[in-house]
Amino acid sequence: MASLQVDGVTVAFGGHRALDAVSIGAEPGRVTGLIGPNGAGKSTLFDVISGLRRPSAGGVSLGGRDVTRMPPGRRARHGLARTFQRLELFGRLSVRDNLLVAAEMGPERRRARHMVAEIVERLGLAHLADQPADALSTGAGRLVEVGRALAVRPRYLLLDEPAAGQDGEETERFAALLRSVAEDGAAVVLVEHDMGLVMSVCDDVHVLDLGRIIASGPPEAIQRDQAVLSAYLGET
Ligand SMILES: Nc1ncnc2c1ncn2[C@@H]1O[C@H](COP(=O)(O)OP(=O)(O)OP(=O)(O)O)[C@@H](O)[C@H]1O
Repeated sequence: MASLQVDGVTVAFGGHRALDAVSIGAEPGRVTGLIGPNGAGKSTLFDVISGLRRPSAGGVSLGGRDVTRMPPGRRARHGLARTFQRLELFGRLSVRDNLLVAAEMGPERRRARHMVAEIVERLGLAHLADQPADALSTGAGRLVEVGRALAVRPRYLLLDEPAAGQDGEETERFAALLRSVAEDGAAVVLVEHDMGLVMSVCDDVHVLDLGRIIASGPPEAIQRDQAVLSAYLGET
């Protein structure tokens, strides 16, 4: 099966293990949540999956192919796309042109304009399409980031806190969008602090705490898991 697999990944910053023998999987057609308190290691794990950071042990494979030593650009050509916690948009370009730049780097560059029109519609961004990215609210900016990731037709989609800054209505629309991206066949991995969104949209959830996976399973089981509740108690 064309899944994303992380096996025994360890990353240390000096003497501090940000990730300690972490293993998780994400399957096509499913939304997989990756949650954990602040500093648990979620973004570091995304950096390892996307090739921005080399683990000191363990590996990553995409569709059965070991990509641990592959640079980020080549992973992208294997169908991996990612959004970042901070916005990475071209501020002076319009929403449409931000999407176009991404679409023209993807596998369907000849259909780029058509695809951008589809994404604008799908994300409910038609009324903002000609606005410069600088003028957007944080929530709308994050939606455009997701749109840019979708423009390369990803098989594996990593989303780092995509719903931060969205209002209730935007988050609801976003949940439906995530489901539809998974239904189109992508393996979606979602890092998110909005537990309502995580629990309603994810098929599977992995919980990181202090660099270790402390629980994996369906949302209903995760919400009742004692180790998970204890990890979050310190935070809230
Ligand atoms: N470049 C770095 N140098 C040193 N320590 C780092 C570096 N990046 C992350 N860390 C540390 O690694 C640990 C994991 O950080 P990471 O950002 O992956 O957590 P996170 O779960 O994404 O947190 P948050 O939810 O706050 O974004 C933290 O203790 C952090 O301070």
